Parts: sequence; structure tokens; C-alpha cells
Amino acid sequence: MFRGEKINITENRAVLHVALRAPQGASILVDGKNVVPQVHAVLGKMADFSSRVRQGAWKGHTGKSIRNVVNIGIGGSDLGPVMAYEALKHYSDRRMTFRFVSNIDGTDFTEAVQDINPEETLFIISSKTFTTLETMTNAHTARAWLLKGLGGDEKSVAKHFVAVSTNETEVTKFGIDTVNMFGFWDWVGGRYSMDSAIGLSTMLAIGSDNFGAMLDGFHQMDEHFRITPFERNLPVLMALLTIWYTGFFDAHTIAVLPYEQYLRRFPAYLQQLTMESNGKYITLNGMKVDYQTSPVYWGEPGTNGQHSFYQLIHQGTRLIPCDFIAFDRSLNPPGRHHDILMANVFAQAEALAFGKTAEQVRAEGTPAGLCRIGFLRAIVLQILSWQTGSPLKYWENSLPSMSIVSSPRVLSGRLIRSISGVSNWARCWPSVLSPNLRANRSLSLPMTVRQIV
Ligand SMILES: O=P(O)(O)OC[C@H]1O[C@](O)(CO)[C@@H](O)[C@@H]1O
Repeated sequence: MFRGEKINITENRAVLHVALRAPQGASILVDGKNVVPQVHAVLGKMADFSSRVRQGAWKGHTGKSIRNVVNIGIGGSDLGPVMAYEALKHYSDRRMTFRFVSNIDGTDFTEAVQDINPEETLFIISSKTFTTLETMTNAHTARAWLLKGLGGDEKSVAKHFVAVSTNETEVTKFGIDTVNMFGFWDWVGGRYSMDSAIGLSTMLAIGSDNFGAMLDGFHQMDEHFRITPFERNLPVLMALLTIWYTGFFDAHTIAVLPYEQYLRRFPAYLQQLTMESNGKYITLNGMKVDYQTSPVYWGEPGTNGQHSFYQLIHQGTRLIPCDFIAFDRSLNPPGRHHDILMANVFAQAEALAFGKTAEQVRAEGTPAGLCRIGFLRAIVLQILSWQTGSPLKYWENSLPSMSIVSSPRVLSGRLIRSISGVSNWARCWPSVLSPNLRANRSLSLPMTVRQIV
């Protein structure tokens, strides 16, 4: 990949998104030509445009500055930009509003523009091909909405529409001046394109310096992937764990569980990245596989998921490897929110890794007061479980999970055999398993959990 070889054999193309974040001065060749200077030329054009818009120098048709940016795109031309905007919102210019329209359902567009003024609105039409049905339909609707709002003057389009695409011909046909087109290349796959010009909305939101810092982070991980021996190579280890659980333990899905509100759209972004990439049943040699390929990726931010589906992860009948993601510092630290959030993520990992035996449950006495289910109901269930020996509340250990805290560290587990459960104990486990974590999250972590912190 890093050598620019045409490893996309179906389209005979290089797969070079790593060049999008290569530093100035690097050399990555495609067909004998160094593509890094082109990448930085586009980044420079994006930076110039972004600063003019952000500083109010770019005026709309009626002379007003731009306050609203609407990205129209779908798949890789939407999911990456939405995820990045949400993830980096803390660094965004709060005087501006950002919206993302992708669905062919007219409600998506209508709701996105219902409270914004066309005079102050910029549309970014993001489409690698500039032919995708959903995007072009929404783009034409946006054009009609703008013209209606600005008295029908066709000249207004140039001030309120820019394009991100590889298809200059179609961009021109649509009526966007190619001066306002930001290009990329056929060696950037749609689902890998968020750090190309497809990230223009991100740069408009956070500024070119922050965008550059993001690219630098991506580049550091590219380098880690390129040069680190396999036994310490994080992407390789993550891939092997996935193959291990899906191929050898019949796990069908992987839960992605960010304990970080800013990453709430990360599971949706990963869904396209992983499943569009690896949802294949034919090998590079054209043979039908006789093994599992991509699992289903899904997830929700913690702790919302705990009050929804964690019950099944802990005590259901299916093996679901979990990727926990958390940050040891919060960008929004009011009160004790972050300590409680961290207590939850550590406790969930602890529960999956170590479980809890019936003996432990008995020895602990009544945990009901620490749970948020009704006290009496918990006592009744507890007594029932003691009397009947029914394993209402204990759960087996070694459920596979991986915790990434600040920087990626890996904790792998082993296979489980599930037991029956009748209640949703999962949401209570942070307090049941690790009461000390609520007071001091460095206390009482079992060694294996502490190692990943
Ligand atoms: O950017 P385009 O050309 O509009 O395509 C949108 C998306 O459609 C796909 O080709 C698949 O549906 C994605 O890979 C791509 O991100």
C-alpha cells in the first residue's frame, strides 16, 4: 500500500489514503509520480478558503458572511465528515452552524435548512464521482432552495456552492465554478476519504491548524503500522483479534463502545469503513472463501448502551467482543461526571474479564442499595437466587473485550459459555463490581484491568 502499488485489483488503482496525511517533503509514488505535492497543494487551497469563510471575508450573494455550512454527500462523503465534526466539535467555531445531509428522504434536507438563512449558507457538494443519486438529488434541491431564497439570480450559485470531487466535468455541468472545486484522486477510496478535501467541512469547523494536527496524528499511526513488528503493532493485533473471535469462536458482531460523547458517531463511521471494506466472500484469487470475513460492527456511546443492550452482552447467549474506548481526561469536566464515566468503563471491562461467581455474589451481601433497580425487587431476586440456587446474578468471566484508554492498549479475553439471566444487571455493574472506583478510580482495579489504564 505505502509503495503505491495497484492493490485495488478490481479497479486497477493504488490505495493511497496514507498519502493524504504524509508530511510536506515526503515522497509517495503513483505511476512514478510523487503525489505528496498535489496533496499539499489542495490542503493549501482548502486552508485559504476556510480562513476566508471563517474570518467573514468570503461573502454570500447579498454581501453577508457565511454562518451556516451544509455538507451534502453520502457514504464516505458523509460519514467521515459527520463523525469528525462531532468528534472535534470542542475545537469548532461556535458562531457557525454545521449540518449534514445524506439521505434521499426529503426530510433530511428539509430539516437541515428549516431554520437557516440562505443568504448566510454555504453548500459543500461532496461526491467523489459527482453522480451519486442521493447526493445529486439533494444538491439540486439545495440549488432550488437557494435560488428561491435569493430571488432566483443564477449568479448566486457561485457564492454559495463549492464542490469536493474527482469529476471536474460533472462539477462544471452542475454550475459550480471549478475555481471553487477541491479535488482529490482515484487512489482515495470513498470510505477512506475524510482526510482528503472531503474533510472541507471539518476544516471549516476547526480551522486549518487543527486539521493539520489531525492529519499529523493519522500519520503517526500510519508510521506505527508501517514499521512496528507485528507482535506490538496495534492495527495488526486488533485485526488478528477480530479474526480470532469471528473465525474461531463464531462471534458474529463486534460492539464499539465509546465512553466519550464526542465519539457518538464513531460506530456509524466504523460500520462503513469495516463492513464495506471487508464484507466480501471472494478472495483476491477469485475463489469463494470458506471462512468468515467481516463481522457486523455496531455500538452506542457508554453509558447509554448500558441501559439498553449490555444485558445481552454480559448474560445473553451470544459471544460479543467489545471494543471500549475512553479518554482519561475530559474536555468538559463539570463535577464528577468524568470519574463516574471512567468508573463505568473500567467496571464493564472488569465484569467482562473477570465475571463474578455465585460465591462472590453471596459473600457481598445485598448489592441492591448500590443499584438503581427497586430495592425490594432486588432483595426478592437475591433471595430467590439463594433459595433456588438459580444463577440470577453471577456471570462467567473471560468475555472478550478490548479497552482503549487515551492511547490504544489491548486486553484480550477468551471464549465464554453463557448462563441464563432474567434481569438487566448490566447497568448496575459499575457500582456492584467496583464501588471503590466511584470514590477513587485508581483503587481496587485488578491487575489486568490496571495494566490497560
Ligand atoms: O462520493 P460518492 O462518489 O458520491 O460516493 C459515495 C459513497 O458511495 C459508495 O461508493 C458506496 O455506496 C462509497 O464507497 C462512497 O463513499
